[in-house]
Amino acid sequence: MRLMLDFFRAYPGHTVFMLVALLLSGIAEGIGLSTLLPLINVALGQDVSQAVTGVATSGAQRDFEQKVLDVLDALHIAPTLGNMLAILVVGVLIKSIFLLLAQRQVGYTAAQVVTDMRLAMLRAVLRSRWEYFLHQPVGKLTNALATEAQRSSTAFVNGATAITFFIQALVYGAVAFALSWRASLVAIGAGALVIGLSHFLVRITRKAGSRQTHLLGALMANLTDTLQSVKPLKAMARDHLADQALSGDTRRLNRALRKQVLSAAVLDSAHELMFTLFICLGIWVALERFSMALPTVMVLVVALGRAFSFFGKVQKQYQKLAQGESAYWSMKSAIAEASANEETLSEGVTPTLEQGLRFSDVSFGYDGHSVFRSLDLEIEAGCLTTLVGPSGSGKTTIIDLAIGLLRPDSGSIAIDGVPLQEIDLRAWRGMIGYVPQDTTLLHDSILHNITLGDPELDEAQAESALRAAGAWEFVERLPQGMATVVGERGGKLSGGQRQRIVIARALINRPRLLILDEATSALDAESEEAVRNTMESLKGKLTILAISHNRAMVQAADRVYQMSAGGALGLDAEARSGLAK
Ligand SMILES: Nc1ncnc2c1ncn2[C@@H]1O[C@H](COP(=O)(O)OP(=O)(O)OP(=O)(O)O)[C@@H](O)[C@H]1O
Repeated sequence: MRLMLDFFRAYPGHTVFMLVALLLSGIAEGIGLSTLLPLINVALGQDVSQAVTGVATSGAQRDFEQKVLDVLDALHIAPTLGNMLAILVVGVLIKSIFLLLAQRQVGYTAAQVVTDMRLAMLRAVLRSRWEYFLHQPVGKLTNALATEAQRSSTAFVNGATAITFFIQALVYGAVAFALSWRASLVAIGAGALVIGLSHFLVRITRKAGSRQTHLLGALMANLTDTLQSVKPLKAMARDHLADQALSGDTRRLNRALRKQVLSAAVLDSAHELMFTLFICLGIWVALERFSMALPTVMVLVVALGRAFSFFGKVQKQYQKLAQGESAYWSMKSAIAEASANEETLSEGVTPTLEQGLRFSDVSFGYDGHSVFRSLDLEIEAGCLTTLVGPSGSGKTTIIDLAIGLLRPDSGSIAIDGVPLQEIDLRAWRGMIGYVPQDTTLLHDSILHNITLGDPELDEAQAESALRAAGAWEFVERLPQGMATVVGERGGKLSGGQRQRIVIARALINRPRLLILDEATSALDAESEEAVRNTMESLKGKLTILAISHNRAMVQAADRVYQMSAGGALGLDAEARSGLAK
């Protein structure tokens, strides 16, 4: 129930509304129910006032029935069969209206819960530090957004339904108590025994639920990774290896599901059997041992039977809550963890980039493994600077440091002399056009892939960005032009075409710094020439930092830095001039 308290704290208004509606519905039901005993007496043809003084009628029953009659009298309602049936029906009607209101509120809150949790998770992950983000499997995030959020909301509905049933059980219990407190106490004891005996089934379900949460997270993470690399697996006939790994997870998940289903079914059957047993025993004791009046026993059986049934339902709903609860805690802790790793972006000086970006004596390593030490680098404003060097020498790392995604272990990175840690990073990144190595596109139109849905960008701007990226010619030839949908991850376009779309995306915002990370590797000679001409024409208007082994990019560069393997950086003048030729 810790989950319900958490929800109540998060949505106090919704909770008050729901609880008040539930209480009112319970009261309405109680009022309808309280007419049951006089109603049966009338139906059996007994004079109600005589039945009240009947031999086998106990003091409590007499009091109860007399109170009901007094209330009817005060309201000038004759205790006739028709009137009492009408009160019963009106009671149930009012109860149903309040119950409907309460359930509507529960439904709305549940929908709100899923939405809020999904948004909180998305925001927390998107705002987290890059190093943290890199360690998050995409499948885990997808699973949290799709499955865990939904399971959390279902757990909330189960908890709210348990409260509804609990209130109804209390109403029936209270009516039974007013009739015979002894019989009710015995029944409560019996009910508590049944619930206590079957609590181990709730524990089994809770464990199975936690296991499901864990296994689903792992399965989705594996699945996403596998699906992203399915082409080489199929090409090398190794898809069965992925199949084996995934089917292992799926089978473990199946075992957890079976445990959950079995414990739910056992709880159902056990409740029915034990409650029936206790009610039969109760009827026998009431009639044979205590010689109670039949109408009283009948009302007691209805009231206690319903109370039993509702308590059973409370436990069943609680069992379901226990099954989904782990998803809620898992998602909450993931949100808290991501929030604790949030980057501070919008504080500090707004950058200008009039002189350039300078790395001075910068050292950096991942998890204690040094990539480079004492790196000095100057990216002059308005110039094209190209980084070349062997794979793994740290070129992409330099770019990540320049963007502020990573922080140096020592040394300083400054924009126009202002250290990066004193810069408003959001403003800085707003000045950057970035073309990554991996040119995966969104499954949407070319236009959307360039504007990314920014309402301030129009088709004309997209066209000029496409022209600047040397992509207009092929886009124009497509049957639907910029409206062409590029397929899953841009799969309907060639690697070179995708690269040019991504370059256009980077150019459309008129960046002050354009970063190209191996952005021209998949271009043919003609497109490469087009991009080179673009770079030449952009030089002076904006600053360009490129990683490229491409001759054109090296030749067009104002300055080339040669990275050397082994972690150290050397600004090799000879190699630079050699490369530039
Ligand atoms: N997130 C990371 N965690 C740990 N190590 C990393 C991470 N990213 C990169 N590295 C390591 O840092 C080193 C430099 O990587 P980087 O990607 O900067 O090299 P690169 O010169 O851009 O390589 P390439 O030309 O192959 O893209 C490599 O040895 C790499 O294994």
